[in-house]
Amino acid sequence: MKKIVLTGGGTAGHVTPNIALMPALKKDGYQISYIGSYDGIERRLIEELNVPYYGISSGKLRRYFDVKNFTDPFKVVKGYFEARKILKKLKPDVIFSKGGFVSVPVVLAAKSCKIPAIIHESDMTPGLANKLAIPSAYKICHNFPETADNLPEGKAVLSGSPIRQELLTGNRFKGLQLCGFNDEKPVILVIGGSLGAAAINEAVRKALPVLLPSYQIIHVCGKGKVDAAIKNCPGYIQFDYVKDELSDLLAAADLVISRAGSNAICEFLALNKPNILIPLPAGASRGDQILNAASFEKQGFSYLLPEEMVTDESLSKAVNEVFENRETYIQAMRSNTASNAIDIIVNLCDEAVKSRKKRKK
Ligand SMILES: CC(=O)N[C@H]1[C@@H](OP(=O)(O)OP(=O)(O)OC[C@H]2O[C@@H](n3ccc(=O)[nH]c3=O)[C@H](O)[C@@H]2O)O[C@H](CO)[C@@H](O)[C@@H]1O
Repeated sequence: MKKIVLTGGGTAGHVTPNIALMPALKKDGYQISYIGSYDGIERRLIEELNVPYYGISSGKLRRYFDVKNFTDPFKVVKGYFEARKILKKLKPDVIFSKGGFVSVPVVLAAKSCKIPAIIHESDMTPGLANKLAIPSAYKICHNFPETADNLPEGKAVLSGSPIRQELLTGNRFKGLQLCGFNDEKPVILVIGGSLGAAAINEAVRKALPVLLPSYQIIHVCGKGKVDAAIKNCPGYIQFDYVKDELSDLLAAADLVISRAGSNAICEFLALNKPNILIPLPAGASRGDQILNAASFEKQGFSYLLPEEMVTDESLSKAVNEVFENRETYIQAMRSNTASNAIDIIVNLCDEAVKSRKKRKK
């Protein structure tokens, strides 16, 4: 039996690609375990899949000043020793890391235990966590072709991003039924990234009087961000975070309004969903979503609306424009030949396992 440890967390975007790999890894004979933080979103998402979960101490490494900068490095060092202990006990043949801060000590510990670690970068440029992990990685998978310029030669593998296969088989009717919607008006799905997005939530709610006469709206607004005051508004439904229902909600959607997290946008592309992207601004991040969204706009897959330009008016104008031109967006997305990320990554894991066995002989 081959053994693999998956790691990654902090936001769902560092977990869902790992979940997408699980069925294929199991089919290929891997026994799967997961290392994440004690209390991050990954714990909830993985434990309910009945995959053995090991929590380690995790801290965020920042490039800007924060009082936590004095305590977090100790948490990361603690996480490293905990990860080493877990790896020595589990003895995996290979590690796959989807990134996020919790993954750094795991990849470093894997290197010290001589276990090959494959890491994945889904954004255009590597984040700080992956930058720290790159020197210890066996291979680095990436989603955007442009990312290769920032990766060491010989280690980069263009894989695309693994997408949960169940998202591709949603049922429009079930999605409409779940929302209490009908088939008469087109449906907009608003999804603000795995943590929600306050600016998008506010603009959408303000635009409701203009949008609701023509559209029905599903609003996935993030944990704790449901607005109780507009709970009973016909044609408008809110969810905080959606799990299995997402496939049916996506199937019901004619148009999506979203942040530009790389996994979410690859899912829209795979499903050929016309979309409006409002990337997380550079002040609140390293600006990776702006690059992701610009690339998708350039390829004709998305309509880009910068957050500083979002108002109820600009949003409803964008919705009408994208809806009118939806066929043009759909055609552009259809002509994109996506790589099969799941097969590429599982094969890479096998290659790592074999090369490790050869080295041991
Ligand atoms: C604030 C932040 O740090 N954002 C980053 C984070 O975004 P974030 O975690 O939002 O990542 P993505 O948009 O890439 O992925 C979100 C994932 O969660 C799923 N989902 C979301 C909401 C929901 O209710 N249910 C659900 O299943 C989506 O289908 C998708 O698979 O990781 C991405 C990938 O590295 C980066 O591009 C983003 O910049």
